Amino acid sequence: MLIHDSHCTDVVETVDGRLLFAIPKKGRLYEKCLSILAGADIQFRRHNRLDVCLVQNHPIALVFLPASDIPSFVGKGNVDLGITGHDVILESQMQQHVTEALRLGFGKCSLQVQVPEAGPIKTIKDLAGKRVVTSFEVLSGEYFSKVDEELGLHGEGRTKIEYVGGSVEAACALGLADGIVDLVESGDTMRAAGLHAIATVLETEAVLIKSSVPKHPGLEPLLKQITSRIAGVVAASRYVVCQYNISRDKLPAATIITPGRRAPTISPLEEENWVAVSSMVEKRKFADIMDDLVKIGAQDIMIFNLDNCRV
Ligand SMILES: Nc1ncnc2c1ncn2[C@@H]1O[C@H](COP(=O)(O)OP(=O)(O)OP(=O)(O)O)[C@@H](O)[C@H]1O
Ligand SMILES: O=P(O)(O)OC[C@H]1O[C@H](OP(=O)(O)OP(=O)(O)O)[C@H](O)[C@@H]1O
Repeated sequence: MLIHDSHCTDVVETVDGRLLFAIPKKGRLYEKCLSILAGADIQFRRHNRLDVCLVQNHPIALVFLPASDIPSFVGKGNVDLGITGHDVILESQMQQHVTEALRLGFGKCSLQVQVPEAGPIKTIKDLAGKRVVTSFEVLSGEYFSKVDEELGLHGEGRTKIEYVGGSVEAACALGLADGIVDLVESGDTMRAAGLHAIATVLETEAVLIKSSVPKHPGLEPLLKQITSRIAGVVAASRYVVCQYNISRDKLPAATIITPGRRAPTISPLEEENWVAVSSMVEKRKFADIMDDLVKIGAQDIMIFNLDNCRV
């Protein structure tokens, strides 16, 4: 943690009694975490280069840490709450010590086994026993030890897993590896390196985690409040509100298309036999839902984004 200026001494002294919330200090998850904090109305001003900062409107201190360190800080109870990748938790072997309170719907990617597209290796069986380079040596080690066992590879014949801290995709071209295990989202990095995926080790996304054995039980109500706020922000990004008018006789068909989370809201219109329907629908399905509503005679169909919600 950076101890940098006079503010810092003040900050460290005043974190006592506050809920400590770990946020990735950089990388792929950083910006999204800032949006989550803003959506949950967690207000703070981060002083230049300072990794601990006090929240202005709650007894919370934010701790900006490398994503890979967050599971062990939370698991050991040094901080109460954190955001990191599901992959990072498994790689740091902290799954017994942390509870995944919420999936956050961003940081979605797959940990995949990749080999040169033009090369002779086509399957996991071809790669087994050879050299694999990765930043995920625990997950890759577990994956290939199962493969080795199934194929009866022992001793020197086993797959050799080697750790590198970054630029994993360059390892095959540099002659360091026959295959790699790395994260894939769009696939651009993989394709640019002339690689293709031959197996998926894990699907991952960002998660909100808390310690399985909390050190500060007194902070539990605040922890619940923050979790519920963040759940609201996540739900708001997942759903939209769909509103439309339809004749009453079409309602049974309409409620099958838009059943709502609990039930659709149905309000009578001034025009006889017509109702207005309002229902939350999943954002990724809204266009299909609108098409289906048109087919059964719905009119004035509107979609509204949600800024925030509690569901
Ligand atoms: N391309 C990606 N798309 C979506 N999520 C990703 C992607 N790459 C990484 N992640 C998620 O973000 C986590 C942190 O990865 P990131 O590459 O940002 O690491 P980092 O902490 O910045 O470290 P470094 O910059 O040293 O690699 C990953 O473990 C994974 O959960
Ligand atoms: O499939 P894509 O969309 O190309 O994303 C995959 C890349 O993203 C991550 O790296 P990142 O760019 O975060 O940088 P890093 O290699 O420094 O971790 C990951 O390690 C891959 O290299």
